[in-house]
Amino acid sequence: MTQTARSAKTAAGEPAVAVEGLKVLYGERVALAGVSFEVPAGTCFGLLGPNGAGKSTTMKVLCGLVRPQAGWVRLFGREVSGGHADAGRIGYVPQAITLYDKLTAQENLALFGRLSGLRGAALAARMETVLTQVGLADRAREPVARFSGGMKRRLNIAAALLHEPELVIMDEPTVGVDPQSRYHIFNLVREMKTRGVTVIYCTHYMEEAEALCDHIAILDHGAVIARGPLSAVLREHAEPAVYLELDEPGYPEAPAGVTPPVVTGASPPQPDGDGWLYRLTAGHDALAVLEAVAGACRGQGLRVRRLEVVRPALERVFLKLTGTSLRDEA
Ligand SMILES: Nc1ncnc2c1ncn2[C@@H]1O[C@H](COP(=O)(O)OP(=O)(O)OP(=O)(O)O)[C@@H](O)[C@H]1O
Repeated sequence: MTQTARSAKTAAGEPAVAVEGLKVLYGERVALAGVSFEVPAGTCFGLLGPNGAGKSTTMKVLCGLVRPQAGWVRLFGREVSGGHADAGRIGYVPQAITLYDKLTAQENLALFGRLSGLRGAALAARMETVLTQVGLADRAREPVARFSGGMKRRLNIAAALLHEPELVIMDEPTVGVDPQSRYHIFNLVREMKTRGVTVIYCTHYMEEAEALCDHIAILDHGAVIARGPLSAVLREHAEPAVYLELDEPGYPEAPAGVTPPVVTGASPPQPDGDGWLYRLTAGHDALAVLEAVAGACRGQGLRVRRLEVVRPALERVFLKLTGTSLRDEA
């Protein structure tokens, strides 16, 4: 059955994943304290949070490996519980590389493929497809022991894609990889989306979530503290500011002599990169501040190289919401 045909089984408008009020305790420890979110079909969903926030536990519940004490999970419109039959529609890319070093890439895939019930020509065809998808077709006969970290990661992903899952759950898939492999993994996620595959992408790298994810949920201490379309979360939690870069002789190497103007509606400009950032004071509009900065620069005869309204990156929002204290003890 093709991917498109299988995805079509999820009713129009029905999210690929719906999670409501999930509670998981490990003994006395509360891992999930009532987690709810939805993942629209064919999108990439970022599951974000500091160490110990509950991301892995959430993924394990989705894969049927942990049974929640309360709450429910609906996959492709059907409610499921621990050890559920729909696990075959899920591809799980674990954080730890789970490959046999002494076996070749092909032998590893054959092993995982058989575990998913694939055999003979169908298995061979799928192996060829996934090896091509992850850019390892020409290394298929080499033992994994000879592979770089990035190649192992990509093969780990290939193993999860063999049975054509409709939902792919990726746990930190780019840890320890070079920029080329990361680029390849990003393209693979984007390509999966175009085929209607839903991706849950768990990462500590906020720039990855910004580059790939349509929707996100930020977990902390087992609870969802922000969720929704990425753009909406940024709009809600990342206040705009105005960024100014000047084009003066000697700048930015010797910026001491150059003073950016102070304007109404923003706190005094703070150095930021090669320029300055104006944070808005309550009730002021970014565009009005931008115009005030432009006017003041003109009035002072300062040449402007860059002047724009900017929004803080997701990283700043994440730290604002989850705090900056270390989570090593979790
Ligand atoms: N098997 C277990 N037994 C007891 N406590 C556990 C177990 N697994 C997880 N925990 C605890 O449950 C909480 C949530 O853990 P979880 O692994 O889901 O978080 P996480 O967000 O995936 O963290 P990380 O980013 O470090 O992987 C943590 O406090 C963790 O210590």
